[in-house]
Amino acid sequence: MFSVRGLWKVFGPRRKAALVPGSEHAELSAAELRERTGCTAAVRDVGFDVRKGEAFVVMGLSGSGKSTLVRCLTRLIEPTAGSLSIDGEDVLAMDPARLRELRRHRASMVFQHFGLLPHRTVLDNVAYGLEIQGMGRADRRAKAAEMVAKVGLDGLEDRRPGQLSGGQQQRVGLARALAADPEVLLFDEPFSALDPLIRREMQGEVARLHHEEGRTMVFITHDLSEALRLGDRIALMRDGRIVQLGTPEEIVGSPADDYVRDFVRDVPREQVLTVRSAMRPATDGEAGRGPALTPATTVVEAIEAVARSGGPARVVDGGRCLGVVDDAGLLAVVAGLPAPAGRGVAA
Ligand SMILES: Nc1ncnc2c1ncn2[C@@H]1O[C@H](COP(=O)(O)OP(=O)(O)OP(=O)(O)O)[C@@H](O)[C@H]1O
Repeated sequence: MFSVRGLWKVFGPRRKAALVPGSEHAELSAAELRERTGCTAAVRDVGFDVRKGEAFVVMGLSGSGKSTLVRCLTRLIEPTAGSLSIDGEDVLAMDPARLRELRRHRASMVFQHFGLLPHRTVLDNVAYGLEIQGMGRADRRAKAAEMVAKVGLDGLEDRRPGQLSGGQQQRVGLARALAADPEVLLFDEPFSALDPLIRREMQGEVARLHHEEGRTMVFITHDLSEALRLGDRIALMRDGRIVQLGTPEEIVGSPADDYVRDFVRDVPREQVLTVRSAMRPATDGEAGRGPALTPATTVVEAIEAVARSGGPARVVDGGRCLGVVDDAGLLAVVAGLPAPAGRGVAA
């Protein structure tokens, strides 16, 4: 869907900023670069693809460049260097009209501060994007009502944003983004202002919409548990670079460096890693015995199955036994031990 290569965003005087990518300054730390050139490199030589239908999470601490990167995708921020395409079309070559169309129809953004119009009702807020698109009043109200129902706000159509809770306001923002029926939804820390319970509820809502509709999503967060919960793949950023890009299991199970290892240290591994990380080849007879688990089964679920059956469980995919998991292999994952020889074969 999105294809990004060698992308840079350097803030600062335009001519100076343009000189940074590819120069001897490109490798300087943020502080040194600022000192020597007066520029801030917010995104540095980033490359990745967002696949159709995937939930792609951009994660990192405050200031790591997440918002800048995602804003570059629709040129809300103009990249300094690199290439960028959506569905094969060069985004950097788009003229203003085509860019407007990209932002209105193809890639809708859901912001942390909901950006609702205070004097309009819920229904009219949701219909707003359609109004901009030029859709007639009856059609847009019908479409908006459908989206309001989809995000669970039935009955609140006539309220104004001030009469809603934070979670409900964010649902309005979500419904408004969905109403445009975009190919991709871009979320910029949409839930960080919400209290933890409502936040979890909204994460569930987004996960549900994602699974039901298979819509492509790019989701920014600084919250690791949110990233692990929602992401098919996660790009972990540090100082403007992507330090690791992988599935939650890859990031937690095989951190690329000490920074990532430290980042994921407190994650309950057994809830993220699957039986692939704990599996060993089946010995004679084992391939036909014991409970059968799919490769996507988490270690915590497998522990329950093994405890119940009292013996190893098989990992089965399309009728084929990929291997077995036993208590030793599962415990090794919980303890964070490296996989013993022969284990974790398909991880
Ligand atoms: N308009 C700007 N001019 C100069 N520097 C900027 C500008 N916008 C962002 N920056 C800098 O770029 C870096 C990355 O900022 P960005 O907002 O992308 O980070 P972030 O990871 O989204 O952070 P947060 O989680 O706090 O929103 C920071 O050092 C920030 O100070």
